[in-house]
Amino acid sequence: MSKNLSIVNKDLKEERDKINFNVEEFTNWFYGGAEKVKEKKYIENYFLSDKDLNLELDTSYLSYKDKYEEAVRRSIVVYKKLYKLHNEMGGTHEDFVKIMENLRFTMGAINPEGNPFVLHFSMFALTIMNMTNDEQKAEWLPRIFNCNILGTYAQTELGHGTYIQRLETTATYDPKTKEFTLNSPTLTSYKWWPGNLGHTVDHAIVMAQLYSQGKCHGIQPFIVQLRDSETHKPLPGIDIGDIGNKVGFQTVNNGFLGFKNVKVPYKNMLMKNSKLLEDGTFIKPKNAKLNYGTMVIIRVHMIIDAACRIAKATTIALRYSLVRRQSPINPNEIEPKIIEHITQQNKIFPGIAKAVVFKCMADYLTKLHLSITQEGNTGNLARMPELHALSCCLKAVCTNEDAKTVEVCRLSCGGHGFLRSAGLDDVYRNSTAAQTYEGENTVMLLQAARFLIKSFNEARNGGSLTEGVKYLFDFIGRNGKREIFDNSINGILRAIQAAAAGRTYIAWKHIEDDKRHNSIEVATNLAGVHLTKAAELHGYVCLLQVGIEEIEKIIRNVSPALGLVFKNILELFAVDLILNKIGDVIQHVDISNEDIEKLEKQMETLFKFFRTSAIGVVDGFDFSDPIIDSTLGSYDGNVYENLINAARKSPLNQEDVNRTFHLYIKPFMKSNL
Ligand SMILES: CCCCC/C=C\C/C=C\C/C=C\C/C=C\C/C=C\CCCCC(=O)SCCNC(=O)CCNC(=O)[C@H](O)C(C)(C)COP(=O)(O)OP(=O)(O)OC[C@H]1O[C@@H](n2cnc3c(N)ncnc32)[C@H](O)[C@@H]1OP(=O)(O)O
Ligand SMILES: Cc1cc2nc3c(=O)[nH]c(=O)nc-3n(C[C@H](O)[C@H](O)[C@H](O)COP(=O)(O)OP(=O)(O)OC[C@H]3O[C@@H](n4cnc5c(N)ncnc54)[C@H](O)[C@@H]3O)c2cc1C
Repeated sequence: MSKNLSIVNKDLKEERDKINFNVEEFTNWFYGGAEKVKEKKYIENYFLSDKDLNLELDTSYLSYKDKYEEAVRRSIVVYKKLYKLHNEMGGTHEDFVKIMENLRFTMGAINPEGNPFVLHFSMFALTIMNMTNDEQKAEWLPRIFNCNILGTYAQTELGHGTYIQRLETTATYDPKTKEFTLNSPTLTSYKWWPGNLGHTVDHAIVMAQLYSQGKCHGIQPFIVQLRDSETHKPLPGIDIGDIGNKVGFQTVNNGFLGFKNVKVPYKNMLMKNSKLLEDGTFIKPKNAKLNYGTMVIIRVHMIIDAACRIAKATTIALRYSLVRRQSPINPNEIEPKIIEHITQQNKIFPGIAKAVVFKCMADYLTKLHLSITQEGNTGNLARMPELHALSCCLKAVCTNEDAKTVEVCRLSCGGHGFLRSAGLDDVYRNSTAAQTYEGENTVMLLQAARFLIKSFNEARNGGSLTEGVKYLFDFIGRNGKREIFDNSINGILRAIQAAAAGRTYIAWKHIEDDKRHNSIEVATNLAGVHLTKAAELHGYVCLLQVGIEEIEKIIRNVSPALGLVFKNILELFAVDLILNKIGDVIQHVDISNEDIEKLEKQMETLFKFFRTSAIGVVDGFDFSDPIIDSTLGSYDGNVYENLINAARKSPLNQEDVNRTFHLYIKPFMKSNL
């Protein structure tokens, strides 16, 4: 299924013949074992081979409305099959999650501009699973799993997305009728952005300010029916629609929503955390931020999404660079594969390393999330702020890197990279959307910086620190002296840690100085640029630290040949990182010009080694052709045939003379102006 049967381009074949490790072994690592790879291939094939999907149709040429309708049609084909497969597999919740996880990229191939049901199967279901009491679970979960109701997560408003404490939608409780009345008191209180809201779903989790006994108790989640179950008409008092064309996500059906005196029964406030007694007495949760839980889960999931988008983009860029020839390096020689230009290697190889390290981080963070959630279920919420800070930080750093890397991959494909058929535009649009949704990245970095500054104060006062920020002790212990650089992988980690701690110190000092004339909040705002830089560097520390730990474990468990590839990848990631952050490093580390030159040389040596492994690694990401969906990145490397075939499918090429010639062009040409 994953390889097509056409003859492979000879340059690409020659590259594959030189691979000196077992590609399948790498694939097994990337997907968590041979059994999981088998499952992934089975699920992919199960869905993509369905003729009813009509994947031959290139939806990019359709109108906005037709795109949406086709996306709904295809999704229903998929979800019907999903339930059939789920029953065949045994019907457990784990089976369901397994299919959903494998469907993630398959769904991208089926609906390249987004899935009009994604919020139902993610934020809506997860919120009901995690924020309800037992009675509510019993009432809603079966209807959600059976898709008898379809829902979304409606939090953001026209006026507020980041500062959710100031959302304006109100839910006012009346103990006499045991109902809430939902209202949108201003234009800016209209819900705006929720995915699938416009015309797809009939229910939503609505985040609204709870008013009871004359007091506001902050934002709380409510499950609200929006449309009639039979006619799908908006219910009385509901003003709802699609927000219109966007940079991407065209078929996600993001919507707007206003309420005018909409009645919601008492039992529809989600009551796992905060509680409202029937008489209207409000009972605070153990931690008010528990209501932000769904966002934390999705931020954790977004790291693997970033890794996979980078993996996909680098697969396209590398395969293309191994068949495209241009510009002789020695004037009298034949034109080389463009990958021979070292600048091309510099564009693509570090990206491949990032995909691998981000995957290590995603695995680490998923385990951490599970363990902190289990602690939370026993009432121990102590590590929630740590998880919040880490997920914010890595969501921001990984999606920023993702968008940058995907764009570099596009540029590395020259003019052809700008074609939609190259397959990089949807990846880029999804990457850049991820920089904004689930918390705008600057804001996410500032949340992480808050944790860093707290930890820095803790360290200065001799308190205890969580594992991931213990490097702040080293900085304080050096008492103003610089870290001495040594050119080993751990030396690079210490240098980045010193840069992160140093920048945290600068931000901290900035705040302390400004506090003398300003409030702490104003002082913190003035230090904002330093704070975001500190958080970003901290994100890189986490990535490198986890990368080192995980890759050392991997090396112990794989064949020596693959172990060498992993070692090479880790070093590539580390050296690329320190060279990119050299300005920050110089400020806090005793590093000489010779050290920097050595690092630059080391990068060239690493490229040389990686030159033969790179194709094996991207093949090992194991994106099948329908999922890659790229004229430049298909397994066979027949890029020129693919390009001309794709161009011939342009709607304009279905007739040799377009009617505009007779209507406008010819009269214009004959008019003599
Ligand atoms: C049918 C069956 C299905 C089964 C499903 C099974 C499987 C599916 C699984 C997974 C699906 C996976 C993937 C799906 C992928 C993608 C989904 C596709 C599209 C997604 C669409 C995107 C949706 C959205 O965008 S939703 C809207 C998101 N909005 C935001 O992110 C808003 C950002 N703002 C905030 O988060 C907050 O405002 C804030 C910035 C955190 C600030 O909050 P505030 O209350 O103002 O706090 P304040 O600044 O006063 O104080 C900070 C203080 O609070 C602590 N804090 C904050 N948050 C938390 C937290 N979450 N936990 C713990 N502590 C928290 C913080 O530490 C500070 O503490 P301190 O004061 O410094 O001590
Ligand atoms: C594709 C997409 C899908 C989405 N899906 C959903 C969904 O399903 N459900 C939902 O509820 N929402 C959804 N959203 C909304 C999304 O979560 C918000 O847009 C996001 O949280 C940013 O909020 P905002 O739009 O209010 O930006 P703003 O906060 O207005 O940001 C504007 C600028 O101000 C800066 N800024 C704001 N506050 C601060 C601060 N405290 N410090 C420093 N700078 C600051 C930001 O950095 C940014 O540069 C989606 C958005 C997109 C783009």
